[in-house]
This record gives sequence, C-alpha cells and structure tokens, in this order.
Amino acid sequence: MSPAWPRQGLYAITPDERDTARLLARVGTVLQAGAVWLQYRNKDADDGLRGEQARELLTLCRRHGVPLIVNDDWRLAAAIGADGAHLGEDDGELASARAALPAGAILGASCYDDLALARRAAAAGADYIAFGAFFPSPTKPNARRASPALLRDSAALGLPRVAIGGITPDNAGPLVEAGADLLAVISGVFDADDPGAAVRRYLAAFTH
Ligand SMILES: Cc1ncc(COP(=O)(O)OP(=O)(O)O)c(N)n1
Ligand SMILES: Cc1nc(C(=O)O)sc1CCOP(=O)(O)O
Ligand SMILES: [Mg+2]
Repeated sequence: MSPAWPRQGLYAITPDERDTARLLARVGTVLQAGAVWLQYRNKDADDGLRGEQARELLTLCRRHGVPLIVNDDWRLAAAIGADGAHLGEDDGELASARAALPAGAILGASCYDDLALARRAAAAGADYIAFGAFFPSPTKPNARRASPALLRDSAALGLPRVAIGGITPDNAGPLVEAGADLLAVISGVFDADDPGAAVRRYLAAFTH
C-alpha cells in the first residue's frame, strides 16, 4: 500500500443508492468535508450500474486525492484502476486477490470479531484489517458483534485497524482510544441531516 494514503480518519462507505447523480452529489459533500478514504459498496445495483458508479466515483475521488476501494469485487477494482478492494468471508481468497492486483493496490479484509482471522489476513497480504460490528448497525442489523479489546489485541499485527458497525460521532471516541486508525461508516454519515457536519464530528474523535 502506498505510504501516501492517510493512516487515520474517516473511511466513508457508500449507501445503496441507484441514482448515480445523487450518489455523486452525496459523496462529493462527504469528501469535501474531509473523509480520507471512500469505499464503493452497493448491494442494490447490477453489474452494469456498479461499473458505471465505480468509474464515476473514481473520477470524483481522484479530484479529492482520496483512495477508492471497491467492495466485494477485486476484478472490478482492477478493471477500472481503483486504488483497492475490500473482501469479506464470502468474497473469495485474499491471497488470490493479492496476487492478481497490481503492486501498491490496497487490499482490505473483514475480520469481524476474530483475531485469528486477522492473523491469517495479515499473512495473506492484507493491507488493513477491519473489525466489527462494534455497535448495532442500522445497515447490517445481523452483523456479528465485536469488542474494542480486539483493536488493542491486534496492534501487534502492525497493520492499520479499521472499526465498523453502528459507529456514530458520539460513540467513536473509545474506538479511537482502543486503537482504531480508520472509522468506517455508512449510515452515520449518509443518513445524517447534514453529512458534511457529521464528517467533521467524526474527525474530532481523532483529536480528543
Ligand atoms: C471497511 C469494511 N469493513 C467490513 C466490511 C464488511 O465486509 P463483508 O463482511 O464482506 O460485508 P459486505 O460489506 O460485503 O456486506 C466492509 N465492507 N468494509
Ligand atoms: C458493511 C458492514 N460490515 C460490518 C461488519 O461488522 O463487518 S457492519 C457493516 C455496516 C456498516 O454500516 P453502518 O455504519 O451504517 O453501521
Ligand atoms: Mg463483502
């Protein structure tokens, strides 16, 4: 992973938005406000729409100097020249993705509540490890729950640690204190009345 990418801050993840113009407008606000990474995630789009939206988001991210990570599909990430891909337990082998992606591509791994999985992800070449869900998630109500202790216990792996799941500006502080480098958020940003203000509130968790 390029040392140029920020190691700390808000990692915004897109909501399931089918209207591409509206998606770009919403994401533009969030990047302008200071989100440092973006993940394109859309569980409600077919391959054609996902390709179109991923390409448009990449152009937007380039304008803001923010890396674009594609969820679930490293082949799409490679096809459009995105900065990386995020894979969960149902999204294929990390080692295969690592071998196929260009040098320097970011490969993220979901590790849920499982430190052993994080160790295996690190060994397979992941660039960051994600744990969650730390709180009840409006986006994924059935997500497995994780404890902040995992953030401390995984420090020795030496990879950036991402926290996800029901994170709000009000509950983010203890996760940062426990070692979260990046806060990955969907609803807390995109369902907020003022997404830009919400981004700034998340960023404040890193300065307190
Ligand atoms: C940063 C980050 N962490 C975790 C996930 C979840 O990935 P996964 O378990 O594959 O679930 P879906 O997002 O595909 O529903 C993520 N996307 N990003
Ligand atoms: C996509 C995802 N993965 C999770 C995990 O625990 O691995 S929780 C989650 C949903 C995150 O959305 P929100 O910020 O709205 O809770
Ligand atoms: Mg997935």
